[in-house]
Amino acid sequence: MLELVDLKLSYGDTPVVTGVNLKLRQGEKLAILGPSGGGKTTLLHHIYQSLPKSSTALCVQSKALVDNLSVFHNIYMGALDRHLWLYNLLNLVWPFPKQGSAISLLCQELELDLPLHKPVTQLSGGQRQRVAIGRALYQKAPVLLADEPFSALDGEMSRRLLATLKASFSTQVVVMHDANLAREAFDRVVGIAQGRVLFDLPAAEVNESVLARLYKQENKLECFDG
Ligand SMILES: Nc1ncnc2c1ncn2[C@@H]1O[C@H](COP(=O)(O)OP(=O)(O)OP(=O)(O)O)[C@@H](O)[C@H]1O
Repeated sequence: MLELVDLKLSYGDTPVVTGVNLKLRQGEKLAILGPSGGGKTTLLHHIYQSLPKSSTALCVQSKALVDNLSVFHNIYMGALDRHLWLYNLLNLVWPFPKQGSAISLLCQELELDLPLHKPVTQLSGGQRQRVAIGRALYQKAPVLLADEPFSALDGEMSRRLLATLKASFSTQVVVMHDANLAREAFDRVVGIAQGRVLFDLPAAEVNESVLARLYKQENKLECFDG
C-alpha cells in the first residue's frame, strides 16, 4: 500500500529524515518508537501526505481539537466528508438525534462520561486525547495514523483503547513512547533515531537489548536487526 525508498525529509536546509526505507502493507499494524526529536512525527506526516485522504484518519497532537467547540462537534468533524454541506451545517447548529446517539455510544466506548455539549477547553489532557481518538473513529476510515494518541492516559486504559482501535482500523501506523504497549499490540515495530530507521522488526523480536540500543544512539548511529 505504501513503499518509501531512500526517503529524505528536511525543514529548510536541515535534514531530519535520511535514507528511510519502509514498506506498509494493507492490514498491518505498525508502531514507531524512538528517542525524542528522532523524526517520528515528520515521517508520520509524510506517510499521511502519501496516502489517499479519503481512507486515512489522522490523529496528531498538532491537529488536535477545535477549542471553542464541544465534545459532540469535535467528534462529528470526523464525519464531515460523509455528508453534504447543508446536512453538516444543520447538524452542527442543531445536532440530529441520530448523530447524537452514535457519538454518545462512541463516548461510552472511549470511557468518556461527559455531557456532549461540554466545550473541549474544559477537559483534561486525557479526555481531550480520547475526543481526538473519537473523531478519528467517527471518520470510519480503514487506515489510522496516530501520533502518541495515549500519552496522557494510564497503561490499562491505553490497552483497552488500543483494542477498540484494532477492531476499527485494519491498517495502523502509531507513533508511541510506550515500548511494552508497542510490542503487545502491534505486528511490527520500527525504531527511529536521528532520522534513520535503526530497526524494523516483528513485534515479538523487539527485546530489551534492541530497545536499549535504540535509546542509546546519542553519539553513534548503527542500524541493526535484533
Ligand atoms: N516545523 C519544524 N521546523 C523546523 N524543525 C522542525 C520542525 N518540526 C520538527 N523539527 C525538527 O525536526 C526533528 C525531528 O522532529 P520530530 O517532531 O519529527 O521528532 P519526533 O521523533 O516526533 O520527536 P518527539 O518524540 O519529541 O515528538 C527535530 O530535531 C525537530 O526539532
